[in-house]
Amino acid sequence: MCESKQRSSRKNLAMGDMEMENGATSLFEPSIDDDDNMSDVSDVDDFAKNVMVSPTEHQFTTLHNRLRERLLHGETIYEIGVGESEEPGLNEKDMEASIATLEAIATSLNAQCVLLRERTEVEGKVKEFLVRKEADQEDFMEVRVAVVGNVDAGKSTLLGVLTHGELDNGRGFARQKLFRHKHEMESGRTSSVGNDILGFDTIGNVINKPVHGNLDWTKICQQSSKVITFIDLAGHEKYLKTTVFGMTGHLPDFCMLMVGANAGVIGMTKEHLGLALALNVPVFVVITKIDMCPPNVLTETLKMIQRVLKSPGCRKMPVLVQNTDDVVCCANNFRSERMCPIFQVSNVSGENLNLLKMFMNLLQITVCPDLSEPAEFQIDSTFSVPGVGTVVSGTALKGTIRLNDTLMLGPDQLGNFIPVPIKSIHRKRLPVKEVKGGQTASFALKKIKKQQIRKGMVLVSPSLNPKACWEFEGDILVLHHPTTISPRYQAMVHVGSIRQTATILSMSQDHLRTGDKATCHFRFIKYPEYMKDNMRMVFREGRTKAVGAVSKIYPHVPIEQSSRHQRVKKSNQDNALHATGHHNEPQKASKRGRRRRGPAMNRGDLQAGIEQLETNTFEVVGN
Ligand SMILES: Nc1nc2c(ncn2[C@@H]2O[C@H](COP(=O)(O)OP(=O)(O)OP(=O)(O)O)[C@@H](O)[C@H]2O)c(=O)[nH]1
Repeated sequence: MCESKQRSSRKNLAMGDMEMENGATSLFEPSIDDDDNMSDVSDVDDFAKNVMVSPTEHQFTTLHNRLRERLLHGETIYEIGVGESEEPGLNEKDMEASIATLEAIATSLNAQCVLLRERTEVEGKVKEFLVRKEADQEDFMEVRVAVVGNVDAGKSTLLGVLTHGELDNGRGFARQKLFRHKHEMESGRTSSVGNDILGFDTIGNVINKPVHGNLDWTKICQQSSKVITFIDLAGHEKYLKTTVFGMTGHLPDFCMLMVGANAGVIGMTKEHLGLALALNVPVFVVITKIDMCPPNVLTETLKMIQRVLKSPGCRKMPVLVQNTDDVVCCANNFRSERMCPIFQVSNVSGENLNLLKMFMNLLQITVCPDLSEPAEFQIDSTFSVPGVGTVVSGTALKGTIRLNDTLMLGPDQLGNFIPVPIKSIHRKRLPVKEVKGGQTASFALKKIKKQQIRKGMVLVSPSLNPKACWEFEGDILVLHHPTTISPRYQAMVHVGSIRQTATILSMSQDHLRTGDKATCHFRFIKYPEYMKDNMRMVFREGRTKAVGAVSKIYPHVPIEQSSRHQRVKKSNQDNALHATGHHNEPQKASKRGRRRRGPAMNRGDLQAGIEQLETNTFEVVGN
């Protein structure tokens, strides 16, 4: 075969094989800059299965570059003993030499290799390794897993068992360590969004070691290369609002849907599954209580889960995880989002918990935010810490935020943003100097009162010149509504950590029923928010549910920023717009009161213009 042909066939093959049969990636996968590399390495067969047996200097460099690229996000899994257009498998000696090469490359990249599984093929062995970078004391990979499922499915218990390393007694022993409120202790029900962490070192050992029943988060983070954050959510319907907030505002990478073996798919199980699907969060299922469930009931539960997962609404591919081979295969293919691994565990006997832990260790985040973009951080909680001041926690969506950076905090009730310096940064209680996109963190803020901040506010780079919005358009699908939805309908909008009631001003159809799709024009009722196009949204009220994405933002221009002349002019323009239902200014009851009393109307100046504007807004919205 001529050289160029060989090159292109190799490339095509490699591209096609990217998702290999068992899902693992290998060093033979083409790197992003393969086009550039091709010319350098065309003289050597660096796609052969035995290239790592005794690589030339050139091949070693190529392999090194490829591995470095794959370790950009901290870890990778790939196979040794597989090449292009060759029977897989290496003899023992070649395998040993290849492993030595891999280890040498990994060491030079400050990473370690762990054998995950091996299989015997016609020509010998094929082995799969986890290669993970050593994290320094202040850094670790972070994966967020939302834990959902019906009441009593065993969510808090499983987290207690995983994070504290002690089995449950079947009567609520393990969950006691996780409850945050007295009423939760008493009722045994989770009511808030909880966070628990499970740390793994470079070779996949669990780091968590409770001292007198307590975990030292700082130590765990310092010693871990990878930290799983569990977002423990409430199973009871009355806390659904909080659970939806946990799923949208805490940006989970994965969703662990828990089902009690003896109870089956009941209560909120389908609701939570639907939420995860609507938000595009890959789901895996954990069936608990297999120790106390008769085999025929367990079989029924499994059948029911598989039926739900395969249904047209879900279109998932259920896979029962029964051994470590299944774990590696599922972890590799989980990024496809179609596969749904199912674990069957007991928190009391500990059965199969090792498989679940191994799966957690191998979970890899799929979307890695661009760190070179201007920083954006969404706030999901606020605290007042004695001696520190106001602390906000949330998730960095993009960019990198460093200590002493000044970010814009907002929007406030009027849609304004104010500059705020970052006094200190904590990641899982560990003081750090920076936080990157995709990571959660807490910031201590200077000269800001807790009352000035609410969930849904953001901290963003000044270069973004952030704008709030009162109004936006969303493309939605109504999952359930008992009758019909018409303009003026109000419900709670969840977008990221934003949670506020909004009114539908207009929509692309006259009425919406269950199953209908439409583009709706929304308006928040209390204050403007910071939003971006394409953010996933949930729109719900009682049993009414709609899901979709933000498709258009109407930026709000704070009145203080305009000149007097511009303000009067704008109010006139907007008044005209109001006649067509398009408007974008704040509504305030107090102003309406003044308008009703009348004197301002006679001023005929700026204030009157603004009040006129706001009154009209109010009338159009129909509140
Ligand atoms: N026998 C047995 N009991 C379990 C198992 N897992 C949990 N339990 C028990 O089931 C009960 C409910 O467990 P929880 O962890 O509180 O359930 P939950 O899903 O967190 O419930 P909410 O917080 O209300 O949503 C507790 O009494 C646990 O001890 C298990 O694997 N086997």
